[in-house]
Amino acid sequence: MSMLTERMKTWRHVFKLDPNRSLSESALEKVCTAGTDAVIVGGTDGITYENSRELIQRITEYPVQCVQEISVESAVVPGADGYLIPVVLNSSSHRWVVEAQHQAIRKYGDWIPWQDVAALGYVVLHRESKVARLTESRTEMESADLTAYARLAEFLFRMPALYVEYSGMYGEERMVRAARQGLEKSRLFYGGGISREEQAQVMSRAADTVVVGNLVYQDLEAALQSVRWVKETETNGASQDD
Ligand SMILES: CC(C)=CCC/C(C)=C/CC/C(C)=C/CC/C(C)=C/CC/C(C)=C/CC/C(C)=C/CC/C(C)=C/COP(=O)(O)OP(=O)(O)O
Ligand SMILES: O=P(O)(O)OC[C@@H](O)CO
Ligand SMILES: [Mg+2]
Repeated sequence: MSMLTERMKTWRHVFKLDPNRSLSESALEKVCTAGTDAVIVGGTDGITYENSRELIQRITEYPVQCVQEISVESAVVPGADGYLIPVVLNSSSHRWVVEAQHQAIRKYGDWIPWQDVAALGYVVLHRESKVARLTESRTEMESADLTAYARLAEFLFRMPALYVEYSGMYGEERMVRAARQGLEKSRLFYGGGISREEQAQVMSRAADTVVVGNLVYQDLEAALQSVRWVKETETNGASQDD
C-alpha cells in the first residue's frame, strides 16, 4: 500500500467514527460499504485502547481504509491502515501542539511505521466543542488568521493537510475559503455539522476532503447519502498535485 500522505490525496469523503459510541453491525456495514474513501476512528473523550481496538477490528472486516486518529497515547492500535496525528495549531497549550506528540514518539520510538503516519494541522473554530475546551483553542480569529495558519502548516511545518474543525457545528464557508487561500499542495479537510445536502455541497466545493462524524449516530440514512452529496460535487481550486 502507498504512503498514507499519498492515499489521503484521493480522499473526498470520509466518515469519522467514535470508539466511545456504539454502532450496530448492520449500521457499521452500511457505513463501510457506502463508498466513502476512508473511515477515521477517533474522538475526544472516553477513548481507550479497548474501545478503539474493538471498533478498528470490526472495520477491518470491510474493504475500506481504516485509519486511527490518535488523541490518547495509550489507545494506539497496531494493525490500522494508517495513523493521523492531530497538531492543534490554535491551541493555547503547547501540550496539544508538540508535547503529547513528543511523549508518544518517545514511547513508541522505532515501532512507528512513518510511511503510514500523517500529521493533521488542526484549527479548531467551534468554541463550545469538546475539542476546543480540551485543547484550550483560541477560536476567535479573523479569516486572515486562518490563511496564515494554513501557510504555516504547509510552508513552515510541511504538513500534508490542514483541518478546519467545527466539530458539532456547521461552520462558515468564508473561513474554509480563507484556509484554501493559504494552501497550494497540502490538503484541506473540513469537518463539522454536515447534516444536509446543501451544506455538504458548499463545503465540498471549498475543501478537498469532507469529514462526516456525528450524523452517522444521528441520522444514518442521511449520513450514507452524504457520500453522494460530496462526491457529486466538484471542488473549486483543489490543492495542486505534483
Ligand atoms: C505498534 C504501532 C503500529 C504503533 C503505532 C505507532 C504510532 C502511530 C504512534 C503514535 C505517535 C504519535 C505522535 C501519537 C500522538 C499522540 C497524541 C496523544 C497526540 C495529541 C493529539 C491531539 C492534539 C489531540 C487533541 C484532541 C483532538 C484534536 C482530537 C481529534 C479528534 C476529534 C476532534 C474528534 C471529534 O471529537 P468528538 O469526540 O466526536 O466530539 P463530539 O462528541 O463533540 O462530537
Ligand atoms: O461530528 P461532526 O460535527 O460531523 O464533525 C466531524 C469531525 O470534524 C469531528 O472531528
Ligand atoms: Mg463526535
